[in-house]
Amino acid sequence: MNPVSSSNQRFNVRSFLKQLIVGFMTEYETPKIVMVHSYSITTLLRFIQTILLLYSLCYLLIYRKGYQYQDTSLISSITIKVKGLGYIDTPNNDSYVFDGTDYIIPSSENNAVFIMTNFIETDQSRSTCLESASFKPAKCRNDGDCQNKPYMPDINGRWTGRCSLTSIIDMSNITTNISQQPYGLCEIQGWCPVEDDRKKSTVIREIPHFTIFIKNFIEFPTFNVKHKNMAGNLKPCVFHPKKNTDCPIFGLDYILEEAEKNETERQLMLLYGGVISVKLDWDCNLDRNIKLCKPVYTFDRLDTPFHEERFSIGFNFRFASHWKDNETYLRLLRKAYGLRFIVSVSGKAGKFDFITLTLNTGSLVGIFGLATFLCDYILLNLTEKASMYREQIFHRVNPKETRVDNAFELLKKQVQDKTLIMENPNTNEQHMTPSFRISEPPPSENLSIVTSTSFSSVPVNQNSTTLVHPYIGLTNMMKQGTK
Ligand SMILES: Nc1ncnc2c1ncn2[C@@H]1O[C@H](COP(=O)(O)OP(=O)(O)OP(=O)(O)O)[C@@H](O)[C@H]1O
Repeated sequence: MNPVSSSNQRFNVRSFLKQLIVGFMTEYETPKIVMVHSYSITTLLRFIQTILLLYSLCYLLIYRKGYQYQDTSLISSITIKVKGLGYIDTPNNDSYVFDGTDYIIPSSENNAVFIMTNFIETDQSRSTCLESASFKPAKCRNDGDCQNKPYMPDINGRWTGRCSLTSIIDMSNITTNISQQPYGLCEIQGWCPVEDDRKKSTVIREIPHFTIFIKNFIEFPTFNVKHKNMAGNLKPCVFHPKKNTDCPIFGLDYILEEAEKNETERQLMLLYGGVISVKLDWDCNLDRNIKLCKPVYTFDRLDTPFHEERFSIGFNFRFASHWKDNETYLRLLRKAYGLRFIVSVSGKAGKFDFITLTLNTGSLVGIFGLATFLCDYILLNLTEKASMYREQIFHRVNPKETRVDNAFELLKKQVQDKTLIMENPNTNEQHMTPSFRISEPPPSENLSIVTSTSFSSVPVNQNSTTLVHPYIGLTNMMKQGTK
């Protein structure tokens, strides 16, 4: 091996750094652009570009307000007030009136309201009485059946151990096949008489004509903006989806229809109760007047429809009011069925922000590049002349086997530009751009290109040597035979 060449193949840090810095300061890099004259691929490219442009501009930038900084943090306060008079018919052809204080239980809740629509009322005192006939474990034929009974969650009082056959009632639904004899009922000690939920229900009338006022104050802390869901000069009104969208007072019939489309289910909701979610969704454009920002109201039924649910239907609970009369403790027990409204508020606000616009524009330019990516894929894989396009676009560079003609092209250019420095590997003498000829076409056999940045010489053929010079870079090749 040539001694000069072997010594130059050692990695020289200084020369490497020098080359790096010189390269950095003097070499400008720019991508190569390949122009393809193809009607079909150009049409496809323009088509995709148009779609992407419309999507980016119209949808992302304008519709989704890509020019705004948006924030969803929201502070909200809700007040709910229900108004309306309901009534029930009494057995003696009279009627009892119910106002808000009667049917709203409790009188105030956080972000929710319960309206009692139906109830079972029982006047009770502390004494002994028969267990409910609808409670199957209460059936008995003698006192023995009522003694040593285990604890049961549904029991209305403590067992006294006595069986009462005196008040035999129609127990056909609980009579077993073992005996056709009717049963009596075990006696209990507790609040008497016990509640009988087979009683005729007492649905409060006129409920669909009640109105609900939903008062909502909000604040977007990021932008320090406060707002409410009541327009400036609000007069007594009722919300209408087309005629009066500013009014925050809703008819209960409208809410029920929005939440449940089936008429039968709506009637059953009044009978057995139900849960309705009320959502207020704010989307405020703070580049416009805040007064133009209004919430969108949506009403949904949360409980399971009655035709689907078997185990527990509707919504109900019990409550009682207690008092004492002549040393007797008394209470009015009510099992209340009704509609529970749960109100939730969400929203976002957006304001023009230059940084957001800049960032989003950058992303949109990136999306635009998708068109070229897709067309490149089609051009290089799916067209007839795909291999020809590939050859033009991809230049394979292998450090060991570089195309000879490319190297010679480079060499010729350097000779023309007088930037070539030649070196004699035997003497280490350097010659600045000498006048010499390069034989064309270059002999391809035995020819290899050295990409090392160190001084080296590689035999080309018998009379030639390839030189690589550190100041010029990777592939400065010359034929020594031409010197
Ligand atoms: N559910 C509702 N249906 C119809 N109007 C309502 C309802 N709730 C409140 N309003 C009316 O809206 C207005 C504002 O109500 P707000 O509760 O702020 O005032 P208010 O004077 O305390 O109301 P009120 O004493 O009548 O309950 C009042 O005129 C009130 O009567």
